Amino acid sequence: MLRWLTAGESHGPALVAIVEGMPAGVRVTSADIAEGLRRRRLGHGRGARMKFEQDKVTIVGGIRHGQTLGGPVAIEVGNTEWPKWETVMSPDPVDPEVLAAQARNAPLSRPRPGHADLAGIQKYGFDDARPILERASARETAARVALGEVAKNFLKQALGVEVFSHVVSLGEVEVPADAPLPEPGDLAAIDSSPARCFHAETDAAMVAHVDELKKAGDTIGGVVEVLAYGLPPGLGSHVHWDRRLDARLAGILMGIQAIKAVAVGDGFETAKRPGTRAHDEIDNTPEGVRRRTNRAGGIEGGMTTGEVLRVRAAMKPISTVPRQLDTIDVLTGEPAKAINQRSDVTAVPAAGVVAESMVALCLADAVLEKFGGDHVEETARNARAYLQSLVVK
Ligand SMILES: Cc1cc2nc3c(=O)[nH]c(=O)nc-3n(C[C@H](O)[C@H](O)[C@H](O)COP(=O)(O)O)c2cc1C
Ligand SMILES: C=C(O[C@@H]1CC(C(=O)O)=C[C@@H](OP(=O)(O)O)[C@H]1O)C(=O)O
Repeated sequence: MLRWLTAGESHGPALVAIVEGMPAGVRVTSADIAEGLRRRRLGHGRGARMKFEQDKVTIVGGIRHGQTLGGPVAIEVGNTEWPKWETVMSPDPVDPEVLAAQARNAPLSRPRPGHADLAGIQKYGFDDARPILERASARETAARVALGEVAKNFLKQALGVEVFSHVVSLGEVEVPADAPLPEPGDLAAIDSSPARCFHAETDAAMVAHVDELKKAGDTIGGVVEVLAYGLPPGLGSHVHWDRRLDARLAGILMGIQAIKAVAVGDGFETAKRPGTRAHDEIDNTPEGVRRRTNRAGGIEGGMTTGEVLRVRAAMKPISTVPRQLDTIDVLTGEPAKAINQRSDVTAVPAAGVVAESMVALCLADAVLEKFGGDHVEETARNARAYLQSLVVK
């Protein structure tokens, strides 16, 4: 079983992430993690902070000479913006006069509709959104992506599984339904497309749409799709609700900031179709048992089918809308305009990279549950033996 946690605030000194339960022998370096973090910064429409802040990776524990040791893996991602925020975010007491002077300059008492500000102020008993937004902020996803890189390396080295994502819609601009599905070899092309959309024409339309909204002082959401190639049949289980892999994937994807819906395979589209056009008919081929289509997205009965895993996550528009939305000032109760600070116009391409990491962690957990292994080679051996012993191949 994998357990993992993150800590740290958006403008604190660093984010920290720990994953426990990763087998020994997984090859992973700081450079691999830095590459994942670089990819999380990709995408047209992100705000100013992405340009000047760096992610500073330090492996703190669990890895020696480029290989996991079997103990908890701990990673620090430093916020290079920290010196500017040291007074605002210092963990130690700060001179009250300095704090009062700062609060006069920037009171965060006008909660943004759609962000965690108001519900957090109410729940935690503050009159300022700062202590809420610091942890609600998706800066935290840098820590998750760091862990996701470890999980991806494990999946690849144990089973040859490849997990990646692409953007399938941005606002109302959508990839055509019959567009070909990208394969692992297409990842470089996806990452070099400004909207991380595999379909070039749609990518260009997405970029134009973001520019249009930016000009209008607005923001936008969209949908990402995560694909996993090379999974064996039988991860997850039908026997109990919390062992179903689809349920676990939905939960982990919904845990990403601003994700408001998840679909497995054709998802909501499937609900509109008759059964004759909704399911994937089965053939016995010279290469083994195959489904003719993959509308189910690689999961039936809460278990992987051995087809490509395909899950989608829908992200709402960024809630820090430059054309400020109506709110109240929590200090006075009077109508006000919501806090407006630098922000992303859209972060859908980045959310795809975060979603990859979440899916990788979920799949790594399911692989370890099925095959175990204290060393990655043991996991690989057990998986090979299982595949060889399948009654129906
Ligand atoms: C990669 C990424 C970047 C984000 N960037 C911003 C941003 O710049 N401004 C903003 O208001 N929200 C941003 N968000 C969304 C907020 O973090 C999110 O809406 C907020 O935490 C409230 O959570 P909820 O939307 O799930 O209710 C981002 C989300 C992700 C995944
Ligand atoms: C810093 C990151 O994303 C941040 C997520 C975020 C939010 O409200 O979620 C708000 C913005 O932060 P700031 O207000 O400081 O510019 C984003 O830049 C990041 O992804 O590394």
